[in-house]
Amino acid sequence: MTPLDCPRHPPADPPVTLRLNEALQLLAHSGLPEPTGEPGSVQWMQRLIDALVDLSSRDALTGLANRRAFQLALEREIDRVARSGEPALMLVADIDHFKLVNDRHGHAAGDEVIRAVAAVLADSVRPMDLVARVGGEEFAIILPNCPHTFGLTVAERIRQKVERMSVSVGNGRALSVSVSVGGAFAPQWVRSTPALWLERADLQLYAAKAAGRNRVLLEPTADSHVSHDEKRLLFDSTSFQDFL
Ligand SMILES: Nc1nc2c(ncn2[C@@H]2O[C@H](COP(=O)(O)OP(=O)(O)OP(=O)(O)O)[C@@H](O)[C@H]2O)c(=O)[nH]1
Repeated sequence: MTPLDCPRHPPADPPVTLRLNEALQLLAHSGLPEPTGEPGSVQWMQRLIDALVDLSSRDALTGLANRRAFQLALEREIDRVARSGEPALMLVADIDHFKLVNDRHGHAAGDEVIRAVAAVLADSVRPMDLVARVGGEEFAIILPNCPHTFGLTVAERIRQKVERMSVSVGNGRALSVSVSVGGAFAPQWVRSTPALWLERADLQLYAAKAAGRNRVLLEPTADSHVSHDEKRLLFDSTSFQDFL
């Protein structure tokens, strides 16, 4: 074995030149200011990283959290609920017959409608709640520490606000749309998975669509329904020992 092969002395990496121009161009293109401070300093680099992290967490059309940020928040919230036992609600909202908006008024008008619905959602919840755009015309909201009695109130408030809203889409045209909303509370004290929680909320959304749209359906909480998979997670999980 030559000294060069020795794992204690791996070959030195070639010197790296930081390619920051692309990162700065990305910020400028997204309408974000350059980081403040001395370019190249540690503080400046940290601000640049913070801005890029923020950018990669946001949906470009609406400025809401994107699917990636939503998924991260969902995992954190599932964990928090299982430890604290606080009720947390997930709502999923989908614009009704949105394809018709695009088909009749064009894609740009559709984008305006998506932006307007996003603004209503963001405006209808508490600062601690996370509103995300998770698909084309589909949104999800995580409401931590949300009492069961408050769930229907907030979901219904969203539905009504969207119904009353008028979106101006140029050339003097104004559109009205509606949303269907489904929701489910995270099973308290039970280790669930993001996929199972989302699936429950989605089931309610599909039911709201099937029942005629422009309505809210929340999974009933009285029977504190726990699925077979969640029971398995509860009793199979080694981390269950953490709670004992
Ligand atoms: N303008 C615009 N349209 C989008 C965007 N993303 C997805 N869409 C469109 O959204 C439409 C979604 O249509 P569907 O999934 O058929 O649902 P829908 O017409 O809303 O009907 P229901 O959900 O059953 O009430 C499709 O036509 C997509 O092309 C976007 O970012 N902007």
